[in-house]
Amino acid sequence: MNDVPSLPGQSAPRRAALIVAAGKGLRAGGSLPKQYALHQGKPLLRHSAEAFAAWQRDCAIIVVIGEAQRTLAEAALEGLGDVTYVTGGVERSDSVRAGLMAIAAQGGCDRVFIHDAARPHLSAAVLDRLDEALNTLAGAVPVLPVVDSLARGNDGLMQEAVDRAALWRIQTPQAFHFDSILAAHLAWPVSAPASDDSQVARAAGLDVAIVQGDEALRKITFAEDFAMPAPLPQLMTRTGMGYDVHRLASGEELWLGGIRIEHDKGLVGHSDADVALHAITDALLGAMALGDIGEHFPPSDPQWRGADSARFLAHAASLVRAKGGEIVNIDLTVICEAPKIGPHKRAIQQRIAEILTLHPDQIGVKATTTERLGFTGRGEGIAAQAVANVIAPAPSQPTKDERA
Ligand SMILES: Nc1ccn([C@@H]2O[C@H](COP(=O)(O)OP(=O)(O)OP(=O)(O)O)[C@@H](O)[C@H]2O)c(=O)n1
Ligand SMILES: C[C@](O)(CO)[C@H](O)COP(=O)(O)O
Repeated sequence: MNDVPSLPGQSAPRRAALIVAAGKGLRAGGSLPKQYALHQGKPLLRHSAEAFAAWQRDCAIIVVIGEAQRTLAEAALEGLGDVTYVTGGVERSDSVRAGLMAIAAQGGCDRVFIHDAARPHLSAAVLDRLDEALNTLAGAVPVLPVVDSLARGNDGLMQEAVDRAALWRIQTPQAFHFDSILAAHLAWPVSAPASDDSQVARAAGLDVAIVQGDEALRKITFAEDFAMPAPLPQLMTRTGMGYDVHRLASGEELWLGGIRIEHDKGLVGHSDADVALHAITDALLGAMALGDIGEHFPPSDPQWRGADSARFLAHAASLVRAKGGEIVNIDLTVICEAPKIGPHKRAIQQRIAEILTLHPDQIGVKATTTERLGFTGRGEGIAAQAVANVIAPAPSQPTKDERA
């Protein structure tokens, strides 16, 4: 994001998230006010608080709650660090004003992001756009275009059409220079509830930028809105490569690709020295930037002496899957003069598929010699190389602190 660079000696703006969660949720119904009801496994309120905390580690979080809801709110946000709770009012604008005054009482801040707890899917991209707009204007709101025709209606009859070209659907968070929006809210007549804060800001003469909103940021208003699907994660294809070599020696068993092969020599290593499985393990770890096999299973650790390398490979696959990754395919090449790999290819393919719980068609097994050249050509060792392709969620955006 194109933040205005801080001048020497000038610190970054102090930001606060003001999440309003003091509504009754009457339209949604249910036994609890909707902000405490579970949505996709966690209380609705928690989604937004986590989004702010992930966006900016030092963003203060102020949550406006209803009377006697402190226990519910603390349970919903358990473990999220410092949260200031403030009691709200009858109308949303009363709750916002209470929150702003609490922030002022704590010494104020530079920028405040006023957000409905009822809008769970808040992305860093929307927050970045709002924050950037505040470099030039006192306020900014996320908006979406109107995509349907619009018309007035009366007594069950359609009246004149309304031009939608200049109309926008307004979402939250709504971002403001703190002092300006505090003054605007204090000047707004308490008896006239405002439907949102941009309205209050404009009444005070502030210019409010419109920035691109997000369909996923829809407000949960009715019970059926809880069924809104989670935004699909952004996926990326990731490729990893692995390479390994072990020495051949007499009197050792030969394990290759997870199967035991009859041969006059075997591979020497701390574990069962299965170069093929080691190369695939490294390819999977590499695809997810998870280091290499030696970091996960140090040769210095006696527990891996003679270990079945299938354990290493299964562990790497479980790490990939724990990060939401799906293994697409593996391509393995074994490089040796002897034994001949051809007769064992099918068994190796089946065994690797079994370890990775994949279909054998997802495992390519190839072999080559090096035309009697080099250490493999002289039969001193066996090498293996592997490529793994994984589809995984794109890493979350770095926080602003991390980018600075
Ligand atoms: N007095 C109020 C009213 C609303 N809100 C908050 O403002 C947001 C948007 O309001 P809305 O969706 O209308 O929520 P409710 O007022 O709870 O819903 P309803 O009108 O159905 O009762 C919600 O996060 C709600 O908790 C608030 O903090 N204080
Ligand atoms: C603040 C708001 O979410 C912006 O779209 C909206 O105005 C809230 O309206 P509600 O009537 O309180 O649901």
